[in-house]
Amino acid sequence: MTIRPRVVVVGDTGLDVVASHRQPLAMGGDTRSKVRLTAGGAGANTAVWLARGGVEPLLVARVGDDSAGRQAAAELTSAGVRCAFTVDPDAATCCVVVLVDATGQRTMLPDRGASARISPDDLDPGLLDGTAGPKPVHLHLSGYLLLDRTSRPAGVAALQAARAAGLTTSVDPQAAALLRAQGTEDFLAAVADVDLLLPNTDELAALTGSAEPESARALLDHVRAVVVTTGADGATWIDARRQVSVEAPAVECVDSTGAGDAFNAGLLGSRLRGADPVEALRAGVSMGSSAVRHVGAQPAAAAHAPI
Ligand SMILES: Nc1ncnc2c1ncn2[C@@H]1O[C@H](COP(=O)(O)OP(=O)(O)OP(=O)(O)O)[C@@H](O)[C@H]1O
Ligand SMILES: O=C(O)C(=O)C[C@H](O)[C@H](O)CO
Repeated sequence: MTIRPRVVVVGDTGLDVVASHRQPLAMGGDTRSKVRLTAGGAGANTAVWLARGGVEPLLVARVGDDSAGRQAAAELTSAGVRCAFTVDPDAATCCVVVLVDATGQRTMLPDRGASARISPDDLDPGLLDGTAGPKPVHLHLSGYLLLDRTSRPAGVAALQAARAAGLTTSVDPQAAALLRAQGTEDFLAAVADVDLLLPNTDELAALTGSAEPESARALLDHVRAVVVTTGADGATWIDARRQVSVEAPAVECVDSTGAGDAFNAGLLGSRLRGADPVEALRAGVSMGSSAVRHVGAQPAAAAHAPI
């Protein structure tokens, strides 16, 4: 029988308005686009791909009392994600406008809304230590949580509770611009003792001063292992004993939104089932490259073969 590891994800959930345009943007004028409304949010994306990858995910998040929050929850539930949501009457559900160019690269205009107001009280510690439901083995944080001052206390409290309950942990820093704007000190203090840090090259450069995967070695004073995603090139795992890389398959990149979230889910699911780093990287690039072949962060998961 396949083991389905239980993972708690704390992070953003909401809707993405994805506008794919073949021509450069005509600022001040019109640019014809294909526009799709899809479920999104980095935490929710990871949870959906985890469910596709044979994991039982529980997503802890905050939404507004609005149709976007209800739609996000309905889509997550039908994708196999359990939701532990706090409904905030004073904020709108996270909504992100995503502009996707002819090469599939995306620019995001995020309004985190209720997601930025998540508080330590939104996470019942019983969900981590097994007193309020089945005990999970792992906690994953989507890093906006640690980078935005309003949501950082929730992220820090979740990591502390996970450590106390004996869970392994992972963090995706998620936003290089925020890291550069506020410096790395608070972020690195928050991730002390995290098992896996999952930056892309831009986030790595913001943390170490270099986008070269080798530079992640400097982070091993803070975390046990670093996995650097390198877009179309694949990903590299670095810990005290090894540095191994796996190439991504060549695919047509239609929309890169959520590729990192899908990668994280593939890597974590595989690792939590006992895979070694190379096998886990392969599972990560498999999901990451599936994600870029479709418009939207979550719809692509349904097209990926389930585990
Ligand atoms: N053009 C591509 N072709 C194939 N695979 C890709 C491509 N872009 C991304 N991927 C896959 O997705 C993974 C994550 O991509 P990337 O390094 O761009 O993460 P990211 O910047 O966090 O993504 P995003 O922020 O868009 O979610 C890569 O390791 C790779 O497996
Ligand atoms: O592309 C990314 O970096 C993402 O993590 C995806 C977005 O955060 C998410 O879908 C926006 O709501």
